[in-house]
Amino acid sequence: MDVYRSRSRASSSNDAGASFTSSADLSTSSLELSIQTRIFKIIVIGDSNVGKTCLTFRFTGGSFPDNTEATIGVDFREKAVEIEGETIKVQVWDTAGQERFRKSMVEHYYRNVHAVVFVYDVTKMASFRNLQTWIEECNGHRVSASVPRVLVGNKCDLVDQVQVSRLKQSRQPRYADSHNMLLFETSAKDPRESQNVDSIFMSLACRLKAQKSLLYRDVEREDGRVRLTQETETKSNCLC
Ligand SMILES: Nc1nc2c(ncn2[C@@H]2O[C@H](COP(=O)(O)OP(=O)(O)OP(=O)(O)O)[C@@H](O)[C@H]2O)c(=O)[nH]1
Ligand SMILES: [Mg+2]
Repeated sequence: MDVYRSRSRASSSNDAGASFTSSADLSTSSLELSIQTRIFKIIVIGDSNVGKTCLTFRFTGGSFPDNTEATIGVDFREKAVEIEGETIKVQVWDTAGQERFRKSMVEHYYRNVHAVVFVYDVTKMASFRNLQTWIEECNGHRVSASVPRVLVGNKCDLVDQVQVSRLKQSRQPRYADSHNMLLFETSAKDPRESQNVDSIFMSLACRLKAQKSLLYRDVEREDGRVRLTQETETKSNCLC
């Protein structure tokens, strides 16, 4: 079933994600649109090199980046999605896995977060074991138990190198269950998996949309290292 239909549009956004022309041109309708758009902040957490940047790039940009470097601080990507007639901005925080590139930013990652994506690399057992540390860090920052969390095993295209057994074969479904998380296994690289990558973020957006209590608020900018790199729009028939 074709659940997600994507279309890109040229972004004339500023860093805060709102479209501006000159102040004289700013119509009432664009102001209303900007005020009414809900923004869901989703952070992507996990060891360095597990593919957090590639996954967020795949979701927001629809492709696999040719080259990536270790993320410093955070990269900030955004995608507008339409769920049951409402346009929602999914603001993805692609965090740094390396301690030296993240330590000054950790407080900002968790502040007002709406959902958390924990990523491991299916070809690196250590990255699966380290999930416990990432979950403890998250819990240590007073992230409410009501904030949805999902687990993502990435790099499933490297079938000959898998160290963390695939779904239904081993303990990670139980691990996900025990932490009350959905588990996704996917590949940021394999284009055939792109709908699965979308599902990670869309399932969270659907759950968040259902939480009527979320406040409308503007894009959060923490400091100069936070930057908007993408804005596309996806239409969806939400199945959640
Ligand atoms: N084969 C394969 N390689 C991947 C996949 N996702 C990412 N990679 C590769 O893994 C390496 C690390 O990817 P990144 O997305 O930069 O990793 P990261 O988790 O953002 O790393 P930090 O920014 O240091 O935390 C890169 O060489 C990617 O090309 C995937 O699904 N399959
Ligand atoms: Mg990165």
